[in-house]
Amino acid sequence: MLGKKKIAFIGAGSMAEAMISGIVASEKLAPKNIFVTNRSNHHRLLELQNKYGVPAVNRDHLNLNSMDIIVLAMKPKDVEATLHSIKNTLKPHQLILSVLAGISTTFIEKNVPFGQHVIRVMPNTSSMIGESATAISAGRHTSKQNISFAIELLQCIGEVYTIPEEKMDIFTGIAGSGPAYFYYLMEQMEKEAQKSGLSLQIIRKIIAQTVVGAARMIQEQGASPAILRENVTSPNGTTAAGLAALKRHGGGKAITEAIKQATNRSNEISLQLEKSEIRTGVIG
Ligand SMILES: NC(=O)C1=CN([C@@H]2O[C@H](COP(=O)(O)OP(=O)(O)OC[C@H]3O[C@@H](n4cnc5c(N)ncnc54)[C@H](O)[C@@H]3O)[C@@H](O)[C@H]2O)C=CC1
Ligand SMILES: O=C(O)[C@@H]1CCC=N1
Repeated sequence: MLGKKKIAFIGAGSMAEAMISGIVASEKLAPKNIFVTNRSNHHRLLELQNKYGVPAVNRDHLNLNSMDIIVLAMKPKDVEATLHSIKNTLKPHQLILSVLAGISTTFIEKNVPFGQHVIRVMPNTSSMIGESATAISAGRHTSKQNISFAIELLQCIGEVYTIPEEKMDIFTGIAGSGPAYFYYLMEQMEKEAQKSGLSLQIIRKIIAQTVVGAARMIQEQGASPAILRENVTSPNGTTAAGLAALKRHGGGKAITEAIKQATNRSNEISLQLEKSEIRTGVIG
């Protein structure tokens, strides 16, 4: 269904690259139909062009009229200016996909022509290898056909879940930001393991395989993490000692707090933006 659809990424940072990489690797869309632009860093655009074969286009030269899907992939603070700069060129059938944390479909709809098709998307950087956990929530005017296009496109970068928009903040807290928590944990594991004298090269492989194996046990066995944890924990054994230390040092609480804070931040971003809109009179 994606066939000859044309997509433009506005914003050429790490999230745009991860999505472009996953989409190109899926071969569902020809790289020549995936356009990427940013505010000013042409060197970065050329880097993406060389790596993925996607046309890198200066903002002023990007013909948005010919696009079917426009992906907003800039930082949330830049969204208002971006929407202001494109709203007069948008065509009614064009679908806007926003991957911006904390930016509601209502906010976008209020800053583009009435009736525009909008979908809020929360991917993660594992899009790079087609392993994202991605959520979508459609705006008020989005057609079923455009929702299907979006799902098909996003399936190129991993699993897609349709959720109510009010759950986007918690989704961002666990899945959008989630990879960073695991990387942080893996960083700590690497540091400690290196003290043993094992090479970083082998340690990195061991830890990654351990994480992949644990995640796949949940995916493939359908068991709960609590049961799987119990299966690892022999009475009075090594895991019991490790888990006791984790509890003593607030491991569980630290993870809960990380998710809470990321979720709150997502909510805070939208509140901040809407407040500034109230001040400037965009939202009445
Ligand atoms: N990095 C991540 O893991 C994830 C990021 N996101 C969202 O993706 C968005 C981008 O994040 P990153 O890629 O990490 O940021 P980044 O800072 O790496 O990239 C932002 C890009 O937007 C461009 N930009 C800013 N204003 C622009 C404008 N007016 N016109 C064109 N381009 C403009 C910048 O030049 C830069 O290329 C954010 O809104 C974030 O909330 C969502 C899910 C995960
Ligand atoms: O840190 C952020 O704000 C973005 C959104 C989710 C992951 N990265």
